Amino acid sequence: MGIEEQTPWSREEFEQKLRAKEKYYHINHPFHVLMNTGKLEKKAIQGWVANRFYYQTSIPIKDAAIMANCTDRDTRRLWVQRIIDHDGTQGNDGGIEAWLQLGEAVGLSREELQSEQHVLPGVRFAIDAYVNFARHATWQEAACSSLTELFAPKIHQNRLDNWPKHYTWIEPDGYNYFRKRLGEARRDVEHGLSITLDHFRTREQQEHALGLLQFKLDILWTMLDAMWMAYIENKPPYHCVE
Ligand SMILES: O=C(O)c1cc(C(=O)O)c2c(n1)C(=O)C(=O)c1cc(C(=O)O)[nH]c1-2
Repeated sequence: MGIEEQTPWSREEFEQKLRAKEKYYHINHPFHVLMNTGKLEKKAIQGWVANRFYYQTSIPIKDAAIMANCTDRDTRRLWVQRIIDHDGTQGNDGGIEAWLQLGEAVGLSREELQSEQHVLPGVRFAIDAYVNFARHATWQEAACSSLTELFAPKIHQNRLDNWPKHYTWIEPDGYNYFRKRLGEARRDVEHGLSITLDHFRTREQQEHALGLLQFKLDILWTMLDAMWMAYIENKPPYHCVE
């Protein structure tokens, strides 16, 4: 029987299938496991923070691309909050500023992060793939791909619980970003999930949605693969070139 003829999953089953993708989340990547168990050198933590800054600055561009493709005013009214969360607004500095403070807390200047000098090509390509995908996909597809955030509150909480114990050299006011995201990610996911469950109705569409979520998981995993090579294996690009 072709996939298009199969019975659609119920809303609950479909949500369960999406949630079952958690095992592929980057919380399980060996780089992340080392990071969370206090086994990374300062240089590797700094590398992660500097590379992730490119993700932080790309997310609002990605969300603006989704907004640009979105014909539904009610969705845009909610989605615009994501851009504000990162870029900030009057009286609220936003996530990018909080990430710059995380950079300072690990010993990297703002200029160093903003210069993108530490961003590895593999990390850049992975993140650019996400932004480009959002430019060309439908807004519902792009919303679905953001659902890795289903698994994000746990990863942020783990950092809040474990980093201060393991990395006493990190200034505690660097942790505001992670604290901020706990609530924001939960709210984002509620919205992204309702779009996804409403929009992908046939079994074929539901399978397609699982593929979109996997694509985003691949992006996050691939970023850490590049960081593993650079900061664990000490083999950044061209390391063998004289
Ligand atoms: O630190 C993390 O592990 C992590 C993961 C993710 C994610 O799962 O995509 C996001 C974030 N953080 C995050 O801070 C964030 O603002 C964010 C936005 C999005 C998205 O796809 O729209 N993912 C994530």
